[in-house]
Amino acid sequence: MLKIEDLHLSFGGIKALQGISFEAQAGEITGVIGPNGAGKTSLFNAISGFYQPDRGRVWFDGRDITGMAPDRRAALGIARTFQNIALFRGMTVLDNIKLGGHTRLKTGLWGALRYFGPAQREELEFRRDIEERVIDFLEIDHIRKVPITALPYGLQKRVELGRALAMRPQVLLLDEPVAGMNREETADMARFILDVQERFGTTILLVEHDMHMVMDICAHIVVLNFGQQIAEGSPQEVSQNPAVIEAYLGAAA
Ligand SMILES: Nc1ncnc2c1ncn2[C@@H]1O[C@H](COP(=O)(O)OP(=O)(O)OP(=O)(O)O)[C@@H](O)[C@H]1O
Repeated sequence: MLKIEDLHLSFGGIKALQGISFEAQAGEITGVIGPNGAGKTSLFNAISGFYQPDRGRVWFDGRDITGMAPDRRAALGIARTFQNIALFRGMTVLDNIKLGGHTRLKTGLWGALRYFGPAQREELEFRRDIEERVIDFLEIDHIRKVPITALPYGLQKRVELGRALAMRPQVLLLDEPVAGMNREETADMARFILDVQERFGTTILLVEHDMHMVMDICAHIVVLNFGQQIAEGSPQEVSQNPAVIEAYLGAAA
């Protein structure tokens, strides 16, 4: 579904990615882990098109998307969330989620807002879809009219997931979805991520520092350290890999 082939990316003298290659299988949750500065966010940025790699390719559904602009990748079905929440803070939950979905409407945002003919029909279907597939699914009906600023952090992260889901993604890139969350919020988010995978069959790529969560919900894990891919395999294989243990112990020392 999503294939990363020999990706290299550097910033001046810093080699952020040095030959990363792996495949995220369709309908599976693939975890990307590694100590701080390992290159995880750089990898996400190269996949979503915010950074252009120096070398290597990104394939989506058999198609080379390496040179494609971020908005075209989003329209193809690659959605993401950000490490630091990137919502419109003064706007309501519902408006933020609808903005996410408009990237996929044929008539576009302005056409849809004009309420004419096909645009009107599409807008009605769109609203129904958002209600059922995002608002009900994520259990956020009670906060739909609330501005983002008035929400606790855990719910803001859930709304960000909702905005990505509104795009009907085939591939969902989640950058630290439970960072800064308490235990209960983390458990809720893990459940929603699993539900997304089960109900919609979405292919999910997850960057996360919470090792319990990664081990719990990922089928496959890729480990980065200083821009290099040091291991890949099942949660059990990766957690027993000496290079991985050393990278984490080294980082903690
Ligand atoms: N825009 C940039 N300009 C310069 N250097 C960058 C840029 N983005 C990342 N880097 C550098 O690339 C390396 C990898 O950073 P990256 O943010 O991808 O790591 P990470 O694994 O996501 O880290 P963390 O877990 O702390 O978020 C780091 O040395 C970082 O300082």
